[in-house]
Amino acid sequence: MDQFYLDNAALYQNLVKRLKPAPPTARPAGKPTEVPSPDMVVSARIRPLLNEDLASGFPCALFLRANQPNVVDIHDLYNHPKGIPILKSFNYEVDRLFGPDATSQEIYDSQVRDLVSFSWDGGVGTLFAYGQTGSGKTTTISGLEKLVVDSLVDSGRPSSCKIYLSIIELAGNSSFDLLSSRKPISILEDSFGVTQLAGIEEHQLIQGEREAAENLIERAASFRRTAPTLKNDASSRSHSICRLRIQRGDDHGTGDGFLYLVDLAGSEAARDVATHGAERMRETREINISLSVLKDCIRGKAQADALAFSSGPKSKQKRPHIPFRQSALTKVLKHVFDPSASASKTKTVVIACVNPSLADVGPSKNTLRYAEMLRVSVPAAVAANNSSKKANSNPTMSVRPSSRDPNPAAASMPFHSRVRPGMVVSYNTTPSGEDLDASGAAGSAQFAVILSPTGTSSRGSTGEDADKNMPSFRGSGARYLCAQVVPAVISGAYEVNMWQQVVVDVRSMEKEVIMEYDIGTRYYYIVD
Ligand SMILES: Nc1ncnc2c1ncn2[C@@H]1O[C@H](COP(=O)(O)OP(=O)(O)OP(=O)(O)O)[C@@H](O)[C@H]1O
Repeated sequence: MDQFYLDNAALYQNLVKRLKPAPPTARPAGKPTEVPSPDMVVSARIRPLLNEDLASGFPCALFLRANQPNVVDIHDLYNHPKGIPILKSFNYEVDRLFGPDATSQEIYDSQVRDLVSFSWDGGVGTLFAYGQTGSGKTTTISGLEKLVVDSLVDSGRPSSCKIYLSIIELAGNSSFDLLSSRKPISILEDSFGVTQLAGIEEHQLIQGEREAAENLIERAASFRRTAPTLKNDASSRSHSICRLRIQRGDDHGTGDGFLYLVDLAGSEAARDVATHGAERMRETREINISLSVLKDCIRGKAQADALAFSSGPKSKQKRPHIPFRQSALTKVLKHVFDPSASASKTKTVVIACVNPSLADVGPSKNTLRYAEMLRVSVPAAVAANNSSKKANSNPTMSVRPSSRDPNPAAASMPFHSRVRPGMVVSYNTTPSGEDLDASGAAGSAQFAVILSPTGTSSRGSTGEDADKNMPSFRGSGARYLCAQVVPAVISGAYEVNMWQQVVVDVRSMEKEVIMEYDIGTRYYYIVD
């Protein structure tokens, strides 16, 4: 295909020159009462043609419109059966389009400045740069990271506000701390199914110390894992996640704000890795899967937010599924996607990066199509209502049904004195002391949901025979009939098996485990 484009480059340029200016495009508008979600902004940045692009002889294939600043035209060349190549034109619309002359400062002012203040107010702001290999994602994110840390350390906020920076790299299911010499920090689900980034270091940014903050960004960039590809010798085959946690001091009485700047791995086309082995193809497949899950999560989250703020009868509306547990990338971004992980509101900006060369016309179309798919419309009233709400005041956000005690005061009581039906507990199959089994082996932790007291204690006063056929624990104390909670087929998910019952001595119960029911997968998940 590359040779076809090169052979017909002059013809292509002539055909494009002869095109009449495109009439304004009537987009397939959603409902007239709907507007783009103010909390989900999709923009695109077209990088300039580089000297090497020009030297290779491929013309420019992307064109901005004078009359529609957010629409871009792509003209592609096709081999016609009659022998003369023909042009086919495509157009894409985003919320904000940045041309080849746009600077990082312009993008910061229009897309990122609001995210920073949103995070100062306790919200979770996220910026993703997405696009094919060599399209300018790293250039875009690294320019913005510097502007973000500069603005945070120059903010003149009181010293009670503390800012912490961490930057990780995610390659497949592994991750590395880019601020600790790329130290591996395994992403593991702990025994409660909660994603842990064990060992990650946070670096405090000090007010006024701009150079120190910028040095940290530089240090992380130098550790970024790279591998050569045809497209870009410094191609990123991994996602990098820069996280800023803003601790606003006790006097605010509200939670931390977060700002994530995510440089996504290049969405390479198969031809880019044609000369590479099976390992690189597997890597590419993994990247494409994680980007597809990310798309579903971004859309699902935007729709869930719109639903949470809409005034209609929520019970009749289908709650969107956010499959954030399906990839390591979205698991790490749990704060952003799990509606129950945080009471904070989220705002997301996506910058789709594109290379304007005709050589990349196929991947550019895919990138812009992906960008269009991320755009979510919400009822105009919801958008107006939403934008007037403060980041951290989200009392109407509906959460998934949870095993949490509805009485918040219960949390302050000792665990063993607040055991109640409906509580999920972890328990040890071998109670302490004399109850070790004959082999002396320690038991393993299991989960169960408490159904009711048995009416007996293990010292055995009444009705000891009633549960004689059930597995139970020896030793003294109250005992409860419980249903076992067992791992489901999806990693990190659990099912309650009502017919697999067990009698558990209260002394064998180790702690309360909070579980939520996910209507999308119909499984239970452990939350922090
Ligand atoms: N806005 C820009 N102005 C000038 N040069 C740019 C711009 N954006 C990107 N470039 C240049 O394009 C090349 C590719 O950019 P970059 O490394 O940022 O791409 P990428 O999408 O991050 O690639 P990969 O996925 O392989 O990491 C680099 O040489 C970079 O300097």
